[in-house]
Amino acid sequence: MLRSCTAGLRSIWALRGRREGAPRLSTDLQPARRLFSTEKVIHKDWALPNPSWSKDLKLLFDQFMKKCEDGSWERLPSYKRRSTQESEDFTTYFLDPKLGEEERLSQAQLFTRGFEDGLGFEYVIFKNNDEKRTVCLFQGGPYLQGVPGLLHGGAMATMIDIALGSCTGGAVMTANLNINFKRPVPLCSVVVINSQLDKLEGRKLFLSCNVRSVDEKTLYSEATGLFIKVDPEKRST
Ligand SMILES: CCCCCCCCCC(=O)SCCNC(=O)CCNC(=O)[C@H](O)C(C)(C)COP(=O)(O)OP(=O)(O)OC[C@H]1O[C@@H](n2cnc3c(N)ncnc32)[C@H](O)[C@@H]1OP(=O)(O)O
Repeated sequence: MLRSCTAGLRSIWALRGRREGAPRLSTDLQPARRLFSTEKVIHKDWALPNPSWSKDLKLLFDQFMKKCEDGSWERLPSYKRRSTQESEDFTTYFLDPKLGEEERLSQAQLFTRGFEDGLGFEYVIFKNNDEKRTVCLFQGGPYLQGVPGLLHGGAMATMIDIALGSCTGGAVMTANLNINFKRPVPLCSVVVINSQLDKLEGRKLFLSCNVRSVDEKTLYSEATGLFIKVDPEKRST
């Protein structure tokens, strides 16, 4: 497993610097130019195959894209930044304009999308709106190592949070996340996170998920989450 991971790394590094959308920023660039270059990266949809994707990930991706053809499933695009509307929902709730937060956050981006192709979080989420569930296909790269050769539990928790959050829609915050790690996940392997909305109670959304191997034989983790819809009348700061 580690050997194939090393081979994967070699091809990943060979690709560095020439993949589409890779930021090629140098410190001598003027701020305006720097912002312009970054824009291209921000608007790229990262939930699409790239050369670092394993055979397993590509195969599952193709299977789910087929399911999208009749409209029962949809692939969720993934950007480094949230849409303007989504950002506004959170900004008005959490940020104090007096503190100059807007300027500080101009470079902010979703940290799961901050790695070079294949080194960190490679994932795509498919949603079935009628069944209120999502399937997240996740390949955790070599920079997400915890115990040697294994995926860090925090990286798994991050993906679980995102997978559960993808079942909610709208502006929500994670209030509680409870994870049982049952088996360690091999680094660079592909796992499938099946998430569902179990109950909606006012602003509270109760969700659950399981994380399995591609052949479904190994149950890696089970988790539940409580997400709260942000109350526009409230400010948290
Ligand atoms: C497709 C891509 C998707 C991307 C998804 C990305 C997911 C990323 C999500 C995150 O990482 S969010 C960051 C981590 N979470 C936080 O920082 C949240 C910090 N906590 C808060 O900001 C507030 O506590 C929170 C917004 C969650 C709730 O505050 P509110 O003032 O809006 O709610 P309130 O305290 O009035 O509670 C509302 C209800 O929820 C219940 N509640 C709140 N927190 C709870 C909790 N922790 N456990 C159990 N119940 C809880 C509370 O008892 C109450 O129940 P009732 O309506 O029945 O009275």
